Parts: sequence; C-alpha cells; structure tokens
Amino acid sequence: MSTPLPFSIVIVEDDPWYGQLLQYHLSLNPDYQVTLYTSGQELLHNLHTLPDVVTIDFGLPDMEGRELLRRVRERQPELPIIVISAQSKITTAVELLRMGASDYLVKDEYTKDLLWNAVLKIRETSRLRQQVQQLQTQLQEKYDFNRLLKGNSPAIQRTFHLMERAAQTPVNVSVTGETGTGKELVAKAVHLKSERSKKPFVAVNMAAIPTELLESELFGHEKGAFTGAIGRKIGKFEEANGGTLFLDEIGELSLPMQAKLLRVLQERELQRVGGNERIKLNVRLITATHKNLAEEVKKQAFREDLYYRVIGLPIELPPLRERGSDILFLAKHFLEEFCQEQGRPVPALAEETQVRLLAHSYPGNVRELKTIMELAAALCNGQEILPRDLLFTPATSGADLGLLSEQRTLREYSRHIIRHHLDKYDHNVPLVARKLDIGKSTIYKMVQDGEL
Ligand SMILES: Nc1ncnc2c1ncn2[C@@H]1O[C@H](COP(=O)(O)OP(=O)(O)OP(=O)(O)O)[C@@H](O)[C@H]1O
Repeated sequence: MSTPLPFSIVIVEDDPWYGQLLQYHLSLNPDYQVTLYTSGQELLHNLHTLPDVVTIDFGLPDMEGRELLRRVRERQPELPIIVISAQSKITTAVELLRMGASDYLVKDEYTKDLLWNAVLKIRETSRLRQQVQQLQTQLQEKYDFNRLLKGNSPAIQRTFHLMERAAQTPVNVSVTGETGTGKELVAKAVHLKSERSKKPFVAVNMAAIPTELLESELFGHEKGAFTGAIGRKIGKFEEANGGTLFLDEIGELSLPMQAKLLRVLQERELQRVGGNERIKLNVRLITATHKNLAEEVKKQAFREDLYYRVIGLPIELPPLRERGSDILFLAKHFLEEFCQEQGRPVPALAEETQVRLLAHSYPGNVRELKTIMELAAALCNGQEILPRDLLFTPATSGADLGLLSEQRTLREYSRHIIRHHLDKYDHNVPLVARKLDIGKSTIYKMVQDGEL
C-alpha cells in the first residue's frame, strides 16, 4: 500500500511574525506540510507545486488580495483559497467569496483556531470529492461495454463501436438479432453509458403481455378506466421518464397498438387510459426485435411511419454460430464466472469438448451456451469438461447428431468442421483459422497432407 502524501498548505503573509504563528499552529498536525511565502509573486511562481490549500493575506504589499485571488483562480480553478484580512467589511467578504474564495477570516485572536477548522473542512471536502471521483471511475469501468458484454470477435468489436456512438447521442436505437444474442444487454449497456445513466432503465417485452393489457401497461390507466382498474396505474413510459425505455420484441405489436405508440412518440406526451391529463415525456427509446422489420413493413405488418421513428441507430447482433472465436471465449468466460460464484476450481476444456462446442449451431445463442457451460461445470469430474458433460437441448442437437452418430475420430470431426468452414468462407484460410481459433498452419498442413 502506498503512503498517502502529506496535505500541503501554503500561507502567504508579509508579516513574518504572524505568518510563522499560523505556520507553527497548523504544523501541529503531523499530516500537514506547511510552507510560508511572503508575497503574492512568490505564490504565483510556485503554483506548479500544486498545494492542497492556500491562505492569502488580503493586504499584501506587492498585490492586492482581490487581484491575487483572480490570478490564482485563473490558473487553478479548483484550488481552495482562504482569505485572511485585517478588515471585517461584509461587502469585501461577500465579494471575495463570490470570486471563488473558500472562506474569509478576519485577523483577530480567534483566527488561528478558525483557520484550523477551515482547513479541516476543506480537507474533508477534498477527501469526499476524491472518493466520489474514484467511485464514478469504478462505475464507469463496470459499465464499459466489454465488461458487460464479453467477446473478442471482430463482429462484437463492431457492435461495441456502434454502442459507443449510440451512448453519445440521444437518438433512438434499434437492436436486431436472434433470441439470446444479447439484445437486452446491449440496451442496458447503452443506457448505463449515456447521460441518462442515473435515471431509470425500464424494459418491457411486448410478446409477454396480453394484447388487451398492453395499452395500460405502456401508458398507465386511471382508476375506473375499465372493469378491474381499481386504482391509478403508472405505465412503463412514465416510469422511464427522464431515462430509457427498452421495448423488446417490438415486431410483435398489433397494428392498432402501433398506431397508439406512434402518436405518443410523435407528440412526446401521453394520456393514461381513461384520463385527460397530458403527461410530457422525455424518454429515449431502444427497441429490439428478432424479426426483419423492413420485411415486416413490406408485408404491411409493421407501419412504415413507426418504422422510421424507431429505427434510429440500428445495431445488429450476429448469431453466435457466426461469431467464430467468441464461442470458446464465451464458453470459458461462463465457466469461470460460474465456478467463481460457486467457489470451486475452474475445470479445463478437453480438446474434444472444444471441437464439440464449435460444431454446435446454438439456436439459443449466448443464452444457450451459458446454460450448457453452467450445467457442464456441475456435471463434470471437477478437473476437466468432457464431451459427455455437454447437454445440448434436444431441439437443437438433432442437427449435430448426423455428424456425431457416426463413429468418427476427433481428427475426423476436426477435418469435417474445417472443411465445412472452408466451403462456407470461400477457402479463405486466415479467416477460417480466426473463426475456429486455430493456427493457419494447422489448416495448411492438413491441406498439404491431403486431409482436406
Ligand atoms: N456478449 C455477452 N457476454 C456475456 N453475456 C452475454 C452476452 N450476450 C448475451 N449474454 C447473456 O446471454 C443471456 C441472454 O441475453 P439477452 O437477454 O440480452 O438476449 P436477448 O437477445 O435480449 O434475448 P431475447 O431475444 O430472447 O429477449 C443473458 O444471460 C446475457 O447476460
């Protein structure tokens, strides 16, 4: 642990006797390092030493207190300055405090004690400010996109880049991607990185709410608005006011609900069901869908005008099977996360297990991989995860069974997978090597040996 630096105080006082008195008094605290200057110029020359607090005598011979305060403020706007003056005129004190002095003390028999307290107060404030800064940095780091969303594939890096831009602008954002690709995580991360981060983030899944309840869920209702409305209900839009509203599965909205949503977005205000009051809205909208909304517009299942309102900055999340190196990267991440939570050692991934993981098609995407890895960690022998510990969902493993039902060797599986990828990616060896997280030379060697 590093030793904390002493708290450095500079006293500017042309009367040597009085200056030494204050210096002696403050030096009684061993944490303080007190320096005495006798002129304003001396202080200005030494400002680069970055003291923690400065006291200045208002009546210095070389520079008036006001002028010195102004010049120090110009160079170090955050530096706390205590003015000590022989005159007790309230107007001067007020003027100096307005100019940014932290405190104004009159020279009398209590000065040294008042100064002691004033310095204590400043030290406490600066300690708290530092703490707040540290916490803010920690919070910021916590919500750095790549801390929340794991992945190192070029595809996810492109997503991070778009998310960064989305966080910096107030426009609506639309996230598309198959189920379990991390759409909600993207929405939350953009909110937490945006200037609305301290306001609410409210998520609603359109597909999970019965159509007849959706309007009141989104916009709220007044007491007695319909049978069963026993009290006033605040809707999700109002809950999210000032912050971000995440509308998941927006492609599932019925056409009448689309019309109502469009009106609220256009007017930036809403009326609760059964109410007259118009409530102003300041909400950033992030929408998500696994559907191709443009296609839905063509099919007239989604309103074109609403489409242009919500599309904003589009972020597309690729399916896991197209994220190459992310499969093993995420598998290891979820394994480590789970084992750390459970307080158990992290088992290794057998080579055959890695091949098996790469061969799977993940219709449930990242969510599915997470579940598979957590189950595998629980089922394995504690040291190594073997293929038998991987339980793929019945609905999805069928596609892979054809490959696995034959009594193939691991080398044959690898050949099969590499050949499949070479076909898929136009025999681009560097690309395939990257996708499968294997060396290019492994592929070239297999080609040379006539195995591919
Ligand atoms: N890149 C990632 N890094 C870490 N965890 C991830 C990542 N992507 C998704 N997850 C995890 O996968 C699960 C599914 O993510 P999320 O709910 O955001 O997906 P979704 O696309 O919104 O799913 P759905 O379409 O089914 O609503 C969550 O547990 C989430 O934490």
